[in-house]
Amino acid sequence: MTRAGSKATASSFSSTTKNDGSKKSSTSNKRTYQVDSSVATRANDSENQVPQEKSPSFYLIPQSLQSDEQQQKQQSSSSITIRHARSKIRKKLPFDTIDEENDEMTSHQPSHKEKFQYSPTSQLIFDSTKSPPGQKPRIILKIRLNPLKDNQEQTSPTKELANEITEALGTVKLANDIKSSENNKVVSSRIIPFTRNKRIQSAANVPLRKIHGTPLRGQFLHAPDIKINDDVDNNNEINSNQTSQQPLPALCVKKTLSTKQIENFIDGVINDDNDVSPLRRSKRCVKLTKYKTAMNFDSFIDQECEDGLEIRTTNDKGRGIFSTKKFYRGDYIVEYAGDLISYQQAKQRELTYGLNCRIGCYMYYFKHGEKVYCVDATEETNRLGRLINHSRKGCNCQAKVFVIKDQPRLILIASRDINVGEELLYDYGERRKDVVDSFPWLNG
Ligand SMILES: C[S@@+](CC[C@H](N)C(=O)[O-])C[C@H]1O[C@@H](n2cnc3c(N)ncnc32)[C@H](O)[C@@H]1O
Repeated sequence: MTRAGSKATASSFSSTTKNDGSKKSSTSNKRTYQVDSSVATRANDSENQVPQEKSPSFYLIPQSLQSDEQQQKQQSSSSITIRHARSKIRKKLPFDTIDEENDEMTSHQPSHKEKFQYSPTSQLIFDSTKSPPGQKPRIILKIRLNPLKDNQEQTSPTKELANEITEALGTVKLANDIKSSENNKVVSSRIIPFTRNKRIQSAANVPLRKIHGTPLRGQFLHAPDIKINDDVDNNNEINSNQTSQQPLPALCVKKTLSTKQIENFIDGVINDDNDVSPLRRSKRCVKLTKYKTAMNFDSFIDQECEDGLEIRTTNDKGRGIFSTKKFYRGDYIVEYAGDLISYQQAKQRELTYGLNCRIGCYMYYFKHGEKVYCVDATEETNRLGRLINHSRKGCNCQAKVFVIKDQPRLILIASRDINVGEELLYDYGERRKDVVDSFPWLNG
């Protein structure tokens, strides 16, 4: 196994494993609607009856009712007709239509109600008559939970809905602007138009064992897997009055610093390390990116999600991490998990590690706020983030800092679409000439 100090040569890996790319959008020549807006769900694990107004709802905004500007913005996005969506849902989801009212829709007074048996314990309702006061008419897809009979187990309607509606429509990305209710459960979410690279990172990727506890009635299990991409801002206008939206609490990346700035900063504090291998002092820099909107990766991190990854031994880099599923740009990949320590502690540890040339470099320095931290992943664990190798020119991941419970956490997200079988690589950010000269693979 190649460790710090080893020479780099080329490596290649490929796989012919099936690629599970997302579905393409589709349109029809009927009236066009943009799938947009809010999902409100409830969180109550004991009662059987869910108040109607708190049931999860998906809003489809007729495109013809959007302003020209909005329409222009969304022209590149996929769009669907509501009829088309309905028929797709009918075909794809295990619904039995139980009631159908006026099927006529007009632009300004849409009036349509259609109910589907969604599961033994819930119904899905298309309701275009509901429109928040002062807002443009919307089509609402609503889940209504039926009273549970004795011993009847509530399947998680929201999770199913999110998964299956996304599947069925193919054109939507379920984004969220999740708002916590008093008891800290998720109560709202949104759908925004699907465009390339903007999609839901499906809950299907998260094995059930990683979802803690038994699914409870009304629990928004899907929340961990829904994220907002940067472009969600474009849709805020549409949604802003829908619910009192709050940013996701877990994530806040506040600063935009250039790599150079971070390098300079870290240089300033680590240049006195003369007695350890230069690579060990590698200042892998996290390019802090200002997110226009928060991304909900906290649950991936909490659940230690490492789905779609496997370790393989490479020819020249020791172990590496390879994808076993398709990742899309912006997807959460894995946490660079290890001990979060201060710069001073890291320096102490480096001195110890430096004595043993067989210990590789797994120290990841980054600046957060005014402090330099280090995630030390030197200890062998079963976490995969620590095994991701470097590539400057061919990287497909990027490190990001997220703050969870006041603690900065390092995660890697896909910087482009990644196919099954690709090695995951990110740029360690080491640019110092002496170090790069000693370890030419840093240039690769
Ligand atoms: C964080 S570890 C990555 C996992 C490591 N390959 C292992 O087997 O444990 C960093 C070490 O991997 C090796 N490495 C990473 N990227 C490399 C590359 N592009 N070429 C050669 N070696 C690399 C170096 O030895 C480096 O010190």
